[in-house]
Amino acid sequence: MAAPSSHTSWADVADADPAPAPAAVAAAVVNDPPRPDRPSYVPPHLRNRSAGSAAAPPPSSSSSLPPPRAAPDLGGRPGGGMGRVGGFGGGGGPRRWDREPNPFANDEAAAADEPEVFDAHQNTGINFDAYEDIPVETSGREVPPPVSTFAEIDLGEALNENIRRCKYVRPTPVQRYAIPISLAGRDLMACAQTGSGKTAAFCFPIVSGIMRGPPAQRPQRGGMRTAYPLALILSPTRELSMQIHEEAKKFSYQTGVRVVVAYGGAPITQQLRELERGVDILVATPGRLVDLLERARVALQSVRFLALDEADRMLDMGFEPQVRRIVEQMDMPPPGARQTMLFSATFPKEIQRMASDFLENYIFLAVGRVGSSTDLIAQRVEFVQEADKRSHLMDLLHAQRDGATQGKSTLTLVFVETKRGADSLEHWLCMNGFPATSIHGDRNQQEREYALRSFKSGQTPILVATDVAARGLDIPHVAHVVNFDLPNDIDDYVHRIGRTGRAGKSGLATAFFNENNSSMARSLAELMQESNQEVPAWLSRYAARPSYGGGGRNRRSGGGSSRFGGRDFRRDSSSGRGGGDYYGGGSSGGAGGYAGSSSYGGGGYGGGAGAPSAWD
Ligand SMILES: Nc1ncnc2c1ncn2[C@@H]1O[C@H](COP(=O)(O)OP(=O)(O)OP(=O)(O)O)[C@@H](O)[C@H]1O
Repeated sequence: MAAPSSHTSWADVADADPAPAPAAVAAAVVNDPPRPDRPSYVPPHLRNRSAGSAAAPPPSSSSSLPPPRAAPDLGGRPGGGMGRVGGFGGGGGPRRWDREPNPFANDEAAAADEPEVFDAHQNTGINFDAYEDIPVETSGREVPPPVSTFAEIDLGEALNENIRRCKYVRPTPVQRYAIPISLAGRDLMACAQTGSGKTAAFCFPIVSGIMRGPPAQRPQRGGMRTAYPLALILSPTRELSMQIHEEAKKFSYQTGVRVVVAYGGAPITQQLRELERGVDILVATPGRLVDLLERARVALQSVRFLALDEADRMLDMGFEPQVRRIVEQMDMPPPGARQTMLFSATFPKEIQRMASDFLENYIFLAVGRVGSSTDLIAQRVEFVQEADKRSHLMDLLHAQRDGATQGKSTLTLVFVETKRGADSLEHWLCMNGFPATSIHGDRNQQEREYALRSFKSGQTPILVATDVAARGLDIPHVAHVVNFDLPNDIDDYVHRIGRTGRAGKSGLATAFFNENNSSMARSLAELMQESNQEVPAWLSRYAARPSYGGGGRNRRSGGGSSRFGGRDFRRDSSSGRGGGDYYGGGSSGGAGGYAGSSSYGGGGYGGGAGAPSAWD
């Protein structure tokens, strides 16, 4: 599909400020003529003060939650929250967030359109009851207790208002545990199912912490053009960074906390302009951030919160050097002086060990067995020879089309191994009457963004993707994920199928399996069994063959049932080196039950810098 040429990125469009009100322009002409569109930066601790207030809030301690600031009167706006009266860029003028584009506007428009576009039988409603029985395991010293409702957590009125705008009625399990842990100032390594609300779990404490935190200390010696974010959120792909940015903007709406995104493939000048206007939370991909650090346009010495989304991916061979550089070799405060949160749906033990360098006295949180996470997703595996894959896919798509409610779309995400394979399958589908688009690392950023938009809107209801779309993307109405080519790693399979069945909704995942995937047989059969899925007899036979039992990159290999996406490696008595399986063991409590040996760490972990990777 051709990309439109009208804009460079969604972020550009979403961030475009509306024209300032005439009165504001007039004031700007008198007081600060040269830059009407660049208000001077006011740090968060000053934004919430009323004009007459001089006292800074008390600094937060690392172990206790500081009291919330009193919400000032915001001119009768109910639930006005943490905003301050006037004072932005000069007393009495409009507050910066009076001009803030409403980040919920698109949601409302989409919701209004939805019944027309999408099949109402697919993915309807949020069903968090599906998560009620999910086992949770925490380890570490003095774990703060979980909460059951948002009301029990004191996040501040402005953020609470945004939670209501998001229509989040109650916290998901990972949020119930992770938010109190983070608000208590503790470092956290959290492993929870795909689609279970991890983004909010790390964003809420960050937004709240910035709103309540001590005055920002932003040194000026780096130059006026250097940005000093208070929080850094790193994620592995451009699209995921954009998505986190969009979410974080919603959570920060009218709090005065400013969120900026920086990712590769998009013009850096626009991102620099945004940074110059001030940043509290910077969402970034590692490559672009290193670039900004080298240009001294960003400095990390004021960072109080560091979050790594898809943390296991961020610390694998592909990203680890860049992430270490950012976290350990620049000017970021060390563990203990900052708060660090690592999140993923999967957390191999080897990666946990590496990640522990970034953390101090941390709590490990595992929410949900892998099985639980995927119970919502009906998994099918079909034996399909390479040569038959296209016709088989065609049969599936025809059946899906026939089954769909009249005139309504469902979205289908098809994963393939290579970029060339993605292009070729997209072309073939289009030629055969199935509107498709594709996303992979060889498409330019405009094309990637256009493809994703076109898919989300249902205009091209089939998206052919490499693993670049496997993690984190939250696309409503994905009813079916097809693993046209299976990945070589069961964790990648977990992330891929997690693009459907999100937020307690149901989904379907179909995998094409043949001899080429035999090394996945055992881990796939085990995962399906744990997820209460029917394992075909032929797959069980493959899995039983000794030579197919978890070679390659199947990091989950080994015995045991009721697995989490990861278990605290510190609980493993043999955690020193080598040792037992990373997962295994019971679904709660005890540290026993580690069996088998892991094959992870033997080299060849997907996505390495020099590997023929489908990633960016
Ligand atoms: N408390 C809540 N109530 C209702 N919906 C929620 C809640 N928390 C999050 N959601 C919604 O659930 C969906 C999934 O959330 P999110 O993308 O954060 O999942 P995730 O755990 O990060 O998934 P992944 O592992 O794939 O990255 C989003 O659409 C989000 O808006």
